[in-house]
Amino acid sequence: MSEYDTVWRVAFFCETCFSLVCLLITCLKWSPADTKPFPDRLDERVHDLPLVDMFVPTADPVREPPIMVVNTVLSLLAVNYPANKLACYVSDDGCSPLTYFSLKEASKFAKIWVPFCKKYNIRVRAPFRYFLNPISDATEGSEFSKDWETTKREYQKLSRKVEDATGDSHLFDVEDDFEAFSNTKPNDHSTIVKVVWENKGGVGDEKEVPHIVYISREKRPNYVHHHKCGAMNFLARVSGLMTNAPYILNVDCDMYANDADVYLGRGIAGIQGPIYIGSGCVHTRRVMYGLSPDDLEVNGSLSSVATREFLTEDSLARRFGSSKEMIKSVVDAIQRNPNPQNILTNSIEAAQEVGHCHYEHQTSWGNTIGWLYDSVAEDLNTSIEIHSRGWTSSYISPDTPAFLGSMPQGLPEALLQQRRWATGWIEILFNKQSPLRGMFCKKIRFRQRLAYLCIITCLRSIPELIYCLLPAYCLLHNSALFPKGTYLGITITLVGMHCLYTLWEFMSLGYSVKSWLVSQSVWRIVATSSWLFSIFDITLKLLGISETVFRITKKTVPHGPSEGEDDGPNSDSSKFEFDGSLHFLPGTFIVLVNLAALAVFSVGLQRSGYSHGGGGSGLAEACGCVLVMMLFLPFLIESMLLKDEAFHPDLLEETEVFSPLMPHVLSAREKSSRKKE
Ligand SMILES: O=c1ccn([C@@H]2O[C@H](COP(=O)(O)OP(=O)(O)O[C@H]3O[C@H](CO)[C@@H](O)[C@H](O)[C@H]3O)[C@@H](O)[C@H]2O)c(=O)[nH]1
Ligand SMILES: [Mn+2]
Repeated sequence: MSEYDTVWRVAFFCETCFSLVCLLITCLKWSPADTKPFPDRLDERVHDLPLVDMFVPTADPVREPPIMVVNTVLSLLAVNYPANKLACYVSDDGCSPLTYFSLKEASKFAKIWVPFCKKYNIRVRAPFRYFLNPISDATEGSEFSKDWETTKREYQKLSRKVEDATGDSHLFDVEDDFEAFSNTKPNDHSTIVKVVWENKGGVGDEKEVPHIVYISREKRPNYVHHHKCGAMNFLARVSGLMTNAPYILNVDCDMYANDADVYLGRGIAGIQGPIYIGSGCVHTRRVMYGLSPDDLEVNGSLSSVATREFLTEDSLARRFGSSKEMIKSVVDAIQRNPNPQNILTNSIEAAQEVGHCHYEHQTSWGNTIGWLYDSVAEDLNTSIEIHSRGWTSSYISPDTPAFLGSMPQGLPEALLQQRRWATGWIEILFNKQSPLRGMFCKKIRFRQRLAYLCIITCLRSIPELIYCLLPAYCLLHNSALFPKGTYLGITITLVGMHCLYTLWEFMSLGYSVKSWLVSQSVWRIVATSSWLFSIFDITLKLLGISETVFRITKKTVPHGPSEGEDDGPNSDSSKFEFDGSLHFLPGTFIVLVNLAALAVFSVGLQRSGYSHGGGGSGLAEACGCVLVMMLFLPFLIESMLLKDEAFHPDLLEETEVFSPLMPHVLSAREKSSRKKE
């Protein structure tokens, strides 16, 4: 087989992979549905509004600053919804007294914040976001401006208290309330359940603040705790014991409710995309408890067959664990029994019981009920299971986004997040929910299944990597990658049309040409690093060498208006930051190889007399190399020009193996070591 054949076969393999992905994505985009809410119709039935339990998970007071968690909670407490129908549960996997302290302080501030928001119909109800903008001059001297000043001052006090407490952990030693936290470690402690604020219906401001509950499940070094997924299941159990709302809303601690009418306007049908992706979603408790549409009569009550199957004591204990109180709450939820007005503190003992790390042992939690455990991307995993049971979901995308949040800051964090997602997706591809298995069975529709199959996108990393190196390989081996003459013209036209189409798609969403260019770069970088490393992670898992882990992304709270802009179409998404992580290794390798190939080509050192059927390499292959270099431009700039110290010298140590390719890389290294001195 000649070199020419090999190159073309490899290219054909890559093209086949890309075509498959393109086909799947086309299927996903084919007939988009548009759901319209009619909030005015809901207003008349305000007394029928159901209870909603809101879950906010947090895991690490350093990577997730408590003031951010507090803002998430405050934004949820202040939405336009009857306060006595809401309960906010904060799960703290970090078992941090600081988080608990912040929540207690926030509950005091909530008594000012919630009435203020409702009185003046404030749109954005996360205080950090609201106070980024100055008050307008027109309102000077008015009652509103006085209230605004007072509320802002109180919020600043709250921020300062949280900040001071961050630096001074002794603060907590003096109060009895913090005793539960003494001698605890994030991965070694008993269950802690604290009712921070209970809405007893009182009068005035007190009536307006929904319940706030702090929980932290038991952790022991030898028990797997299943990260966010385990936290969600614990949240489901504790809220079941306390308020047992038929609807559950999950908002991660790095997001906030951006629209005051988030429930009244849009929530009831479920703010759930066709595929459930993490935060900002409403679920029904009965669905999370494993019911399928077949178990229900037309009026929504449980069928007699399902009653026999579900509601025997034996079956309940096997599925939901041994707690009697828990079983009672499950029966109530499944039968839609009205909730008696519970006193929350009465359920603390039962809540502690369901937080034991062995509570789920040999039950169905994480297996067929609740959030499912066999993938670090628990959202997508659980989503497939729900759709497979025959449920449908709806996606509501209002003009004012219902929830906003922060993206990981900087490329290293973003790459880490992409790697975790991709690892989770590959896990799904091979677990029992896999969309590959039983393509036509279960209750999931064919196109829905195809949509889920998009998770194979991350396997594209291998053909992407090959394609980034192929033009350089051809240049170095003097073999042709592209056809010549008319066929080259056709190839260029097709590629050009595809580029124009994606550019049009981008611009029609309000993004600029520059962000289109940046996105082309970013996705090549993500594919050749995060996705590639995720394949590596899975291989290690399959070989039994290591387990996949949930690395929490580091969050930052914006402090100034410019930083505070939401990650919308106009934000500056063109900044790249580098550090010494291994994630930058493939990109740097690609750049160096392409640079070497171009250098060899330009000085005419290619292997001569090596041209086969398709002829030798030429300008087209060189242009291919230039294109790859342009896509990896940030790597080129960072590695060649050593723009600033942000490019960690460690990375150069790691790239040393490739240095012989490039004499001037060596000189760059010398420069860097001189800088170090
Ligand atoms: O052991 C853990 C780890 C994480 N979390 C919480 O999980 C949420 C998501 O973690 P984050 O680091 O922000 O990850 P993201 O990649 O931003 O999360 C997205 O991707 C996850 C799947 O990988 C989904 O679970 C999330 O809902 C979705 O927003 C945060 O509130 C964390 O506090 C825990 O409660 N316990
Ligand atoms: Mn997040």
